[in-house]
Amino acid sequence: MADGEGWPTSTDNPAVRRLSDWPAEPLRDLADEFGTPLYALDLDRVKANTGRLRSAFPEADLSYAVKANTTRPVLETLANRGVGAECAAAGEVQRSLAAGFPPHRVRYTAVNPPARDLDYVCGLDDAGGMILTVGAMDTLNRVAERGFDGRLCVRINPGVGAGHHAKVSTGAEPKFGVPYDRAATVARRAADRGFELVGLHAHAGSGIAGDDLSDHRELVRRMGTLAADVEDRLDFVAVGGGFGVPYREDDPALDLDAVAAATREAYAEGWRGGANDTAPPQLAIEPGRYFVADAGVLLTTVNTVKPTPETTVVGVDAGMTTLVRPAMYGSYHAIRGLEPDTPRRELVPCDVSGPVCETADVLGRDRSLPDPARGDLLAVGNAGAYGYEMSSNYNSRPRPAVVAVEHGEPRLVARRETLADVTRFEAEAEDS
Ligand SMILES: Cc1ncc(COP(=O)(O)O)c(C=O)c1O
Ligand SMILES: N[C@@H](CCCC[NH3+])C(=O)O
Repeated sequence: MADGEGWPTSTDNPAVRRLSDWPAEPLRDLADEFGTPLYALDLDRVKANTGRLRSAFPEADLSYAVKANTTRPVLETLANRGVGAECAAAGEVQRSLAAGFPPHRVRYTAVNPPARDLDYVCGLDDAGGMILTVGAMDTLNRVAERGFDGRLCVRINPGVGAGHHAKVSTGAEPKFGVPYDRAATVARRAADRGFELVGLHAHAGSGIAGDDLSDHRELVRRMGTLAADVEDRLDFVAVGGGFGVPYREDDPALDLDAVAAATREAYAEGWRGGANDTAPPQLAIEPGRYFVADAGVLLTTVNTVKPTPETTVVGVDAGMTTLVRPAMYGSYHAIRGLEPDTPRRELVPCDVSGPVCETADVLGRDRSLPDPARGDLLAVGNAGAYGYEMSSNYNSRPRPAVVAVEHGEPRLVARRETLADVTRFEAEAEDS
C-alpha cells in the first residue's frame, strides 16, 4: 500500500467511521499479507478520535482507559499526544509506563486489587506522581501497609449506573467504590492519615448513548456536590468514560458536544449546590472505547457454507475466542463482505458462526450477506475496542494477529499465536 493511499485520512474527521466507510482493497491486502483472523487498527483514526475528544472537552484532563486496547502502538500514539493512562491492573500500569506515559499521567484504579498488583504499584521506584485510586477503606489500609506515599484518589459508588448492558453498568454495583454517603468521610480520613488526596473518581458504566444522558448527568452532579463537601483542595474530579459508539450501520453517532455540555452543566450544578463560590477542581474524563472502537476491524475468512432450513450458516475462522462481545453481551457488530464482486452477488440471510464448541459462538445472526462462498473475506466492524483485548485461548485456539496501519503503512504489532504458544505456560511433568 502506498503512503496515504486507500485509507480515510486523519484530516477527514467525521464523528463516526462505519464499517461501510473502510476501503475494501487495503483490507484485502492486509489479509493476504498477514492471514486471518486478523485485527487491523488504523492509528490515524485513533488520532482523529483523540482530536474530537479534546475539542469537545477542552477544559478536561483527558485519559485513556487502557483496558479497551493495550497494543503498544495505540498506547504510544496516545502517550505522545499527552493523554493520560487510566489502568485497571498492574499489567496495564507496566504496559503504559513501557509505552512512554510519564508516571504522573498514570492512574491505577484498584478494584479488589490482588496483593501482587499492590506490591508492584507501591514498589515502583520510578512511580513519581502516579495516582492510586482506592474504592474501599480496606484497600486504603493495604496501601498504607505498603508505605505508599504517592498521590491518592478515592473511587466513589455514585449510586447511578448506565451502559449498553447490565454486565457493564458499574455505577450502582456495590463492588465498585465507596458508597456515596460515606465518601466524604473516607476522603477526609485518607487526608487525615497523611495521604496526598488529589482526586475523586466515579464511572457510570460503558456504552452511554446520547439519547438518554440523565444517569450520566446525575452522576456528574453528585460528584460536583461531593467535591464541594470534601474540605481538602482536590486537583480533579474524574467522571469516568463510557461514551458509546454506533455499532449498527444506521445507529446515530454520539453527539460528543452534547455530552460535554451536559457534563459541564451538571458539574457546575453539583458544585454550586454545595454553596461554594470558588472554582471547582478540574474535570477529568477517561474514555476507552471512544478512542479505538471504530479504528479497528476484524478480518475473517469463510471456511464453510451450509444451507439449512432456517438460515445459511457461514462458518468463519474467527469466533468467540477472537471477539467475545457478541457471545458475552449479545453485542451487535456489523459484518461486511470484502470480495471485489460482492456488489453483484445476491444477498442471502446468514448466521456468521465461529469454530468454537458453544452455541453462543455466533458473530452475527440474521445477517444479509452477498451470497457467501468458501474463501471469502469478511470484515467485522468496531473491533478496535475490547476485541483482541478480550480474546482467549479457549478450545486451545491460538490468538489472532494484530496489525497497525499508520499513514497507510502496515506493521505487525502482535504475531499470530501458534499451537506451540497455546501450551507454553504448562509446567513440565515432573520426572518420576
Ligand atoms: C473505571 C473505568 N473507567 C473507564 C472505563 C472505560 O469505559 P469505556 O471504554 O466504555 O469508555 C471503564 C470501563 O467501563 C472503567 O471501568
Ligand atoms: N468490555 C466491555 C466494556 C468495558 C467494561 C469495563 N468496565 C465491552 O466490551 O463492552
